[in-house]
Amino acid sequence: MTASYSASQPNASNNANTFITDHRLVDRSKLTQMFQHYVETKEKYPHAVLLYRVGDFFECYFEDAVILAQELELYLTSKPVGEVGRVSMSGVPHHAWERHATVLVEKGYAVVICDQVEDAAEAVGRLVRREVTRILTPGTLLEEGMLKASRNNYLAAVVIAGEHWGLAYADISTGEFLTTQGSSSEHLTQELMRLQPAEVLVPTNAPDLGSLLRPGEKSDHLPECLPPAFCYALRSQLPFSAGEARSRLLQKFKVRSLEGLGCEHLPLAVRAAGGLLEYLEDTQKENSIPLQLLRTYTITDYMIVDHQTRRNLEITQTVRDGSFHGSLLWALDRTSTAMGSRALRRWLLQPLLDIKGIRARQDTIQELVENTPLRQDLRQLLRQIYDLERLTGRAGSGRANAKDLVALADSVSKLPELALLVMDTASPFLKALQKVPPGLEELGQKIRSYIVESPPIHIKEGGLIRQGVNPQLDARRALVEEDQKWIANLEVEERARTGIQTLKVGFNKTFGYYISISRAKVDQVPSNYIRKQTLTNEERYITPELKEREARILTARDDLNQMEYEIFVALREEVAAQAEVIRNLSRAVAAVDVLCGLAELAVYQGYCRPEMVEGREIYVVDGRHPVVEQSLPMGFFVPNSTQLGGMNRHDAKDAKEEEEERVSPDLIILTGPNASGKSCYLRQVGLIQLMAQIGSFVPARYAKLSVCDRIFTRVGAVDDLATGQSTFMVEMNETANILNHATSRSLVLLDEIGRGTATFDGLAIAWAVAEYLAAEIGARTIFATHYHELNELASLLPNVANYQVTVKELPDQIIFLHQVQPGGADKSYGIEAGRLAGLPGVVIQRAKQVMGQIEKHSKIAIGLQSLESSDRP
Ligand SMILES: Nc1ncnc2c1ncn2[C@@H]1O[C@H](COP(=O)(O)OP(=O)(O)OP(=O)(O)O)[C@@H](O)[C@H]1O
Repeated sequence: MTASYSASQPNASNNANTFITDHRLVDRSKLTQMFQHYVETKEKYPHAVLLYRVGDFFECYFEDAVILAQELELYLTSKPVGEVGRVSMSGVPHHAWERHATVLVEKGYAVVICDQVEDAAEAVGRLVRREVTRILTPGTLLEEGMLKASRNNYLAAVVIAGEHWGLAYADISTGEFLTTQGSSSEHLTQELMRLQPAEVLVPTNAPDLGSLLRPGEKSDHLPECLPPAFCYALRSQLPFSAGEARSRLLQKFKVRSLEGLGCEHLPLAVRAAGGLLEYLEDTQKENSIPLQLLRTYTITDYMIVDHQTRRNLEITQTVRDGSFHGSLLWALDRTSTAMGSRALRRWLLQPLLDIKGIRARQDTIQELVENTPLRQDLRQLLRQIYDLERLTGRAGSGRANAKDLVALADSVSKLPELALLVMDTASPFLKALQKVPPGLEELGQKIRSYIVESPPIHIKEGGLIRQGVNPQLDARRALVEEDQKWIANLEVEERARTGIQTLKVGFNKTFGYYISISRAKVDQVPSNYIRKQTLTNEERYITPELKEREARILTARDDLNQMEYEIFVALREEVAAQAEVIRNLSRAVAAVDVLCGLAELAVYQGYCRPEMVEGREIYVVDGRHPVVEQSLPMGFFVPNSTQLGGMNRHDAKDAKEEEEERVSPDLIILTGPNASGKSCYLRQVGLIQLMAQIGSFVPARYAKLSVCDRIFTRVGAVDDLATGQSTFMVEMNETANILNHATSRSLVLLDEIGRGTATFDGLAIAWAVAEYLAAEIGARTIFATHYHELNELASLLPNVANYQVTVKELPDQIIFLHQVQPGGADKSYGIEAGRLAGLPGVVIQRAKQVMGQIEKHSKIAIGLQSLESSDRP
């Protein structure tokens, strides 16, 4: 039985009524020789799309042709393949394979490139030699055009054992390689969500090992805690076993124990890292990937920025349309290099918990804020540095071209200038740039002296290496030049010899050099001319001497190209040998770039250095929302202050011990009309805290902040259609997560709770949640709500206070002042808003009547108060 594509199908060829679309269904013995090789190759990579080079095209057959045609909207046609009939076929021009493969990989496919590895002309009477030269999977990309400059492309590997897990990840384009281990599946999910890996390796016993599950695709073999949003590669268990993984790591990093890498006693972390390495060996073929030394980290060393918070605080993209513009990263990114831009993203998603680390970054920003010439000179130089991390990665894996090496050399040549600039600086971040190993400078100079000013992209076609680099190369070139000169003179000489003034010497790809004579003059052609081609108006001739020179030029040119290629490859290997040194410096450059950018931002946006203190205080004077502020005209944003969790210590009057006196609440109930600015204020506090913990200055006149272990957010109501959960259930799940994980050192931002259910249920839940946060957990919390009844809590609990966003009421309009002030709003303006929106007068009138009745008879607050006192012993 053969599957077939009929001509009436949208992509099917008109001239092929049926063709085979499954390579497993053909009788191989009846295939042509090339197709036998194709099917053999395909069998080795059954789960990837195989792009097979045939002449000027990369072609796909059978099922891959259908995928290619559908995913790239290409024409699906067919090809006869010996006795079995026609098979489906689709293809792309060979020079455009990268562009097309990028689309496939972005869509979650693995792509295998099987290229011709010899000149078709050499394969006389036999099949051209073809080999798999590259396997592309979403997590193993290196090609410049396939990667986003401003973000890392992570390949991750997970090993799960009960509640415990190991996670390793690497960006093979930059060489980062890290591993960790943890014991709560929630943490694993959060860590994966932070990394947003392009591909995740999972060891399984699945029958279809090697297959790649595209985002959203389900498999019984995938552990439940893994978020469905990623690509998962199902791998065999063996390379993830403790023994195999360990010995692979020892071998790769040439160490005797894993102690130095920090993971000797973390078996799951080791297993994940070993499995990841094996995958790289498997997919990268002979090109070894220059990974940095494996680093072990602990997720609890950093603030967890969970998925909810990342989304609600719009850290890397906006909630509305997922765009970068309007996100916190957009507002903060003043970096000058791609490396810096990537580093800033990493910092934002991994804020620090360690005050010392935060202060070290702040010190550097301060130094750069205060020293304007230094900051400007640094930024000026940084702008001239290309993506050294990725350029080095391409050099190390043998994929850099001559342009890459020139860019690398240009960038390396800026490093000594950077070193000079930071000579007298105090910050360790800046000092890290002070020493550029002399070998690196020399390497940069060597590349510049070897490779021509603007080299071609192709490295096998010559034109790369300068004159004077290699005497043999120069001697060969001189010979070719002599022959070329002889040919160039030939036209003049032959015109003189034959007396034919219209005689021309030309060249074309089929015949090589020739002498062309117009038809009218053919009787004057000398006897040593041999006719080669007849055209309408001219005859074309060759001479034995011309052919001899031509043959010499062509062979010499091939030799020259080969020599240039070899010189280039040797140079590239020299770069690869310095990969670690270059990357260490690149990391330092990236960090300085981030800090310079943050300093620039601080200066131009008027940010202040927050004083980082022990304890639980959050004290911000005239804080601003960093993104909204930048989106409004200058001076339009109304600053607001915040005070939470502050305690004063002083000596007790009658005892030796210290007493603590509360100076600010733990929980703020924030009320105010719609659109007054509650959400904005809430987010502003979260963003200021987050910025402070990456070491940045903050948008405020003054700030004194303690470190938060985590920022929790519950903002807005979003239906989670993907999981089929209602608005209310999503809200309850998120709230439950907060109540179960928040501590007194957390910052909790709640924007409305309980709106998705009946008013009294909603109010009851909101009340109980606020009370639990204030009384039981003592988390610093801002709770924005339209339930004014919650203001009663302040009279019941000492650590709760009421704030409101004020408005000015005029006869026929409300003016939003956006000012947050102490006190609860006594009015919700909901009916007013309805009137302004154009609800009929009678409806408004009636609403006011109903409202009056409800207010008169409501006993909710009083009831809760008496319940409270009767409950307590
Ligand atoms: N401090 C401020 N200064 C200037 N404009 C502000 C300020 N705060 C908020 N705004 C503007 O007011 C608009 C409404 O703010 P926001 O969404 O925070 O209101 P809200 O009180 O949360 O409304 P709702 O209760 O309907 O959710 C925002 O789009 C913002 O542009």
